[in-house]
Amino acid sequence: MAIGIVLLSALGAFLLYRGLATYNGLRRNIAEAKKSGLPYVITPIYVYHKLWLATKDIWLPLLRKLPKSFHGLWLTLADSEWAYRVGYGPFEELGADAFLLVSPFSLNAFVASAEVITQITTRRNDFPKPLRLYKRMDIYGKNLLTTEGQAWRMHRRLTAPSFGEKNNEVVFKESVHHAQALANLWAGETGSGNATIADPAQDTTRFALYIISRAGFDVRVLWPHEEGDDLKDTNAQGNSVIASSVPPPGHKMDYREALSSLLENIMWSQVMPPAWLLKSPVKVHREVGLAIIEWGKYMSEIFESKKEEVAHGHKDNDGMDLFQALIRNSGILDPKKNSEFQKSDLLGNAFVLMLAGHETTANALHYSVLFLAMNPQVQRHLQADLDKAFGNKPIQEWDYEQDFPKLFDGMAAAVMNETLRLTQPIINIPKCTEPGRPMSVNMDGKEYTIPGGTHISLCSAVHRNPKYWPPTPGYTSPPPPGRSEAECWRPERWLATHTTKQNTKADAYDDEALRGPSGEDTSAHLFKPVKGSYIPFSDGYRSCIGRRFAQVELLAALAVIYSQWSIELAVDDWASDEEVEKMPKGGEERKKVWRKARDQADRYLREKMKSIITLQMRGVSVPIRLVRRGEERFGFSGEVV
Ligand code: HEM
Repeated sequence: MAIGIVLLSALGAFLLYRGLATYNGLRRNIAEAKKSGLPYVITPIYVYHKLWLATKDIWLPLLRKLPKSFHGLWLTLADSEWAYRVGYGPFEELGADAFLLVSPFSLNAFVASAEVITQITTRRNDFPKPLRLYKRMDIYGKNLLTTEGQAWRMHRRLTAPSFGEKNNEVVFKESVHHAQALANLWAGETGSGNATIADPAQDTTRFALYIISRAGFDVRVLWPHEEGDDLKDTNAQGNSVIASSVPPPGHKMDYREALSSLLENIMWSQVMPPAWLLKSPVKVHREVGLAIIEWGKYMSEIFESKKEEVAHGHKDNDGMDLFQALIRNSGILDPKKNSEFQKSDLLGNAFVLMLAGHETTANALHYSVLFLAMNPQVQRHLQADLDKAFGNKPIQEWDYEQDFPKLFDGMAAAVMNETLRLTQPIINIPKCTEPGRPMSVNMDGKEYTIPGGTHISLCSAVHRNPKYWPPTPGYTSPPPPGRSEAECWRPERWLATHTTKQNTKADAYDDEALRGPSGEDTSAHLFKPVKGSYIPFSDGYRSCIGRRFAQVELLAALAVIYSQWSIELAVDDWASDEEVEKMPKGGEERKKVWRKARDQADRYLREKMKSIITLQMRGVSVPIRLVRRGEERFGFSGEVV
């Protein structure tokens, strides 16, 4: 009895203490928000807390059932994916392009102002990255993504030179090869296409993994339908490691399996170390534990063989893959140099390049394919543009130096840019202010103060801010009901030659070696967005080092696929092939069936996207069909269906 009373009193005291601490936290944060001059929204929830992120899908539907008088902007913002779902709406409601979300436990700033974004991305020391978010990316060693300040400069100087034109050439060549393999896979066993591909995302992920494996590490992964083929015709060169579905001696998993299992389940490495994962009763834990060890072993073996190549000045693949360039740049092989790097730095960066380089690009290809299937008239425009660029030039003769600039200036780039605008893989690019170091920013001629200890999101809503994304010149059809012009996928906006008058000047880097990829976000011949208003690759110092890599990969893939094929939405859920055949081409009946597939794809793209590291369609898929050009079942000769 006495123990019960003591325990209850202790619990009561604890709850009182927590209650007071929460109340004081809220009061303090509201006072900070008031001082900032920015509009703010009060919420009881710490929206980026791990526990909330893991369980929000349970709570949100319940909270939405609360009486309407409890609803408000706080409830919209409680969904960590709101920036994708409602875009610019909250900024519009608050009448400002930046605001604070205030909870008893945190201060979050959301920014959709190009002007403020540019200040944040160029003031690297004032607005660092919140490193605690990136801890799990350190499994093989510290790296470019998980460091700040001096350590980050060191990693950036190590990795940046690898992303040169030599590597871009490999990316182009490999993307052309693998895009053909992807199209062959989609064309089915008969090679004639018109078979339903249930989950295209799976295949675009493979595609991106194979490119980064080869251009990053000189590992040629075989597609299932390539296994057993004579490899003489492929680009695999003398020293390339060929990875098939049979694990080599000393391995328990094949390379492909190790890599995909590791990347798909990376979040478990945050929860416990590999040794514990291996002993867990949960199968997926054991798999990822093994995958971490296996991929580490593969990387170690590749490291040793690359070391040999670099040491002996091997000519076959001189400096063309990222990993070999990393080893060379590190000076680790030169005993006279006393290199500041260790093997773990190289493996850490190798892993992060793999991680950052595949899912983002795979998503961008997947969504480009879906948007093009939903907009056959744009697909026809793209194909006409590709015909003009390549004429009858055989694909085997396509060349990075000659052909990439044509793609970067044309409709393929417009499709890529517009897809990345609406489905930016990282919907909130995280930055922060250090505790106790408030930072001032200017917006529309006024100064504001972002409090110290604020988590800042460079919000993808900036991509839907009507200030920067005006109606497309010459485009007459209005947006669908309930959507603004900026929310519509219209690649044509990039072909408009008007340039925004505002600040478009490039960043000045205090150390050119930190710049990384050559080239710009978009071609000088296309629409040039206001600086800070287009940030799929982030901007400034910590912008994506693989930007050009990704652009080359995506444009080559789009060109290979669409120069030969069309991709349509599969309508199997609404009509069989025989039924479609009986419907007159271009007739209302066929259009109706297609519109059902289009509406479902549109709904999935709006409602079924979730962000775990990157924004992906989860739990559902949009089936497609590859069909020969001229044999389309829907959207013939560019008609609007
Ligand atoms: C469409 C494709 C891609 C998109 C949209 C994209 C986007 C981004 C974004 C937004 C960031 C900043 C992340 C942050 O600040 O938290 C970033 C950083 C980075 N990306 Fe990419 N990325 C893409 C492809 C690639 C590729 C292909 C590679 C490598 C081969 C790569 C490697 C990296 C690395 C290493 C960083 C960290 C840079 C640093 O902090 O200095 N990315 N990327």
